[in-house]
Amino acid sequence: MNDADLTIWGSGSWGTALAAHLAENGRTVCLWGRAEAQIERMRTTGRNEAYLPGTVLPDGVHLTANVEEAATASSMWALAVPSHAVEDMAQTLRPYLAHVACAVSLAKGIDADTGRTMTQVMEQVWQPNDPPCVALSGPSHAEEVALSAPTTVVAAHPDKQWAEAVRDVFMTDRFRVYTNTDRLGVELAGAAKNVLALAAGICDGVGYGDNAKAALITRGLAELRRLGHALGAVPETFAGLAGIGDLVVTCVSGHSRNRHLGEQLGRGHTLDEALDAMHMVAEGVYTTKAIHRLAQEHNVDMPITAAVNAILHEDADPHRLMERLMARAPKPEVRPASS
Ligand SMILES: NC(=O)C1=CN([C@@H]2O[C@H](COP(=O)(O)OP(=O)(O)OC[C@H]3O[C@@H](n4cnc5c(N)ncnc54)[C@H](O)[C@@H]3O)[C@@H](O)[C@H]2O)C=CC1
Ligand SMILES: O=C(CO)COP(=O)(O)O
Repeated sequence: MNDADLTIWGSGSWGTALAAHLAENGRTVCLWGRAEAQIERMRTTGRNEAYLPGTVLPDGVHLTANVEEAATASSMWALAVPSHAVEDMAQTLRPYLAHVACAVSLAKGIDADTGRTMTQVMEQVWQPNDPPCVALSGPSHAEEVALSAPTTVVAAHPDKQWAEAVRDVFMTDRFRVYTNTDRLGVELAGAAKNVLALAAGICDGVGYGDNAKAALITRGLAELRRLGHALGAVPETFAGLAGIGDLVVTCVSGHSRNRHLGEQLGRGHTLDEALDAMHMVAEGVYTTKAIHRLAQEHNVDMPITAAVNAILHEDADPHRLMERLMARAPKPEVRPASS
């Protein structure tokens, strides 16, 4: 096969949901997974029971575990592996870069060691070939996209023609794609909302209630805007789909793995226990440290992120941290983004 509209790298819940939805809407999609046995099971059953139970894969989804076959299947690649696997995946794809006209980052995370966004990671590995790397993000739980429930996202690249090229491949009657030239803001927002979703889950697990959750979402957005300002993102991006949109859905949804993991921590389970009970990725666990470090390096006040970091990595007690957050010095609600 070499005439697919799109190759999706990663056959977890997000890669599978997008492949199924797009194929249902007339696209031909090559879906690559690293485990031959899992791909074979998907071929036989027509489903991905491990990551997206119940969804039937339409005929337009071509399944493969062969890298060369997937790389040459189309000229648009979308990386749907977790953020900690993006650098390795990009390395694996280097020999095939002549085939790609445009790449899409679907992962929502920040590189834990370097603080780079996922498109920065891809661009660094792929230079000097430099295929344009577009970020696609927004409130989009795989389980709902697979059911073709109405969903809106944003495709972001500094050159709007590449954001539009991605929009044109991904947009359907039920999957609406906006464009934005602030790729950095879109990626920061997509990553940081996972940290705040952990906080929302902890809040649920402890039983603090809806007022506290609304406060976490609102003040979480404020600290995300401050980080974005320090790093050069556009403030309006955080009021958009990748910002408040994804923050709301991830903090309240029963589908969110990050919120769920936070809830387990709030109920008193250790991080290891909570992770052992999940087979899907909860990006916030890796991203919290990276965002906390970025905040320190750029002197940005991010008290909620700092509290989540302390719960995850310093075994801090959520009650004590909540008391500390509430007892901080009084402040005006609206401050200049730089303070
Ligand atoms: N599930 C969702 O609703 C959405 C997820 N995302 C993002 O998409 C990314 C992927 O998430 P999911 O598909 O949900 O995760 P998942 O946990 O459901 O699946 C991850 C997939 O990546 C594969 N994988 C793991 N390490 C790999 C490696 N080193 N090389 C190749 N493949 C590897 C796994 O085998 C699995 O197929 C994450 O960054 C997530 O934040 C974005 C939007 C929605
Ligand atoms: O990004 C998502 C929804 O937009 C998925 O969130 P979780 O990874 O927390 O399930």
